[in-house]
Amino acid sequence: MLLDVQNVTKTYPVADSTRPVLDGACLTLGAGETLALTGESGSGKSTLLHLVSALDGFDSGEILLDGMAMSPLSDVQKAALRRGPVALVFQQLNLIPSLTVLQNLAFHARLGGREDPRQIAGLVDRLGLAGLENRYPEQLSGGQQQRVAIGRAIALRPRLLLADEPTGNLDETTSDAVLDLMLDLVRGAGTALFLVTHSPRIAARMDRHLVLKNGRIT
Ligand SMILES: Nc1ncnc2c1ncn2[C@@H]1O[C@H](COP(=O)(O)OP(=O)(O)OP(=O)(O)O)[C@@H](O)[C@H]1O
Repeated sequence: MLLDVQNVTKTYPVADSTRPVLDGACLTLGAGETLALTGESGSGKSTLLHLVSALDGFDSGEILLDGMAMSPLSDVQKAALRRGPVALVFQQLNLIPSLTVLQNLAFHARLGGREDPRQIAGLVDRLGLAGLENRYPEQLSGGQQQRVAIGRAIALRPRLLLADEPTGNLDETTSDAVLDLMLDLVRGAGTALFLVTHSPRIAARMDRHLVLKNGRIT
């Protein structure tokens, strides 16, 4: 099992609410599998992705990645996780404005010591970014920026790609094209995909579809 979320509870420290956002959430994801998580706005989907990417801690339960428990990891180990086995694509793309397309694609992989210029050249082609390598993010369309963000994550050669509404700000046609590409890349690389979406259409494209409700996953 690549990812094993066991009975995870998470409450944010807010004065007027003690109801946990996650209240015994469980899910498993196998290597190379694709999974969609849907649920009402505010149900805790992004929270769960943040916990799985070790960007935030949980109150009880455990999250295992390849059998390794995440809660005992130090901050340094958690950061290393996000430069290696786990990669993220969020709606806020966080491309680096002062770096070109090519530099953005290589940046995280280089930090993680996993930069491979041949792989990056291949990604530029697969992502339809040929000819745009030396542009800066502000000189790209939304769909092109999204493809750079996906390429940057794939360049890490992660075992698990976490995506939070990765096509949320794109029109339907562009969104479909970007999703096709992402599925193609993860399936080709044997990478598992855990995708949060509001779109039943997108959820139906994944191997499995789970729903988060009242802090639990069904
Ligand atoms: N840092 C925080 N501090 C306090 N409360 C928070 C924090 N982050 C999220 N919440 C609350 O936790 C709940 C779950 O938020 P989350 O963003 O995980 O939901 P979501 O299902 O991803 O929603 P959406 O579909 O609207 O993006 C919401 O009620 C939100 O207000």
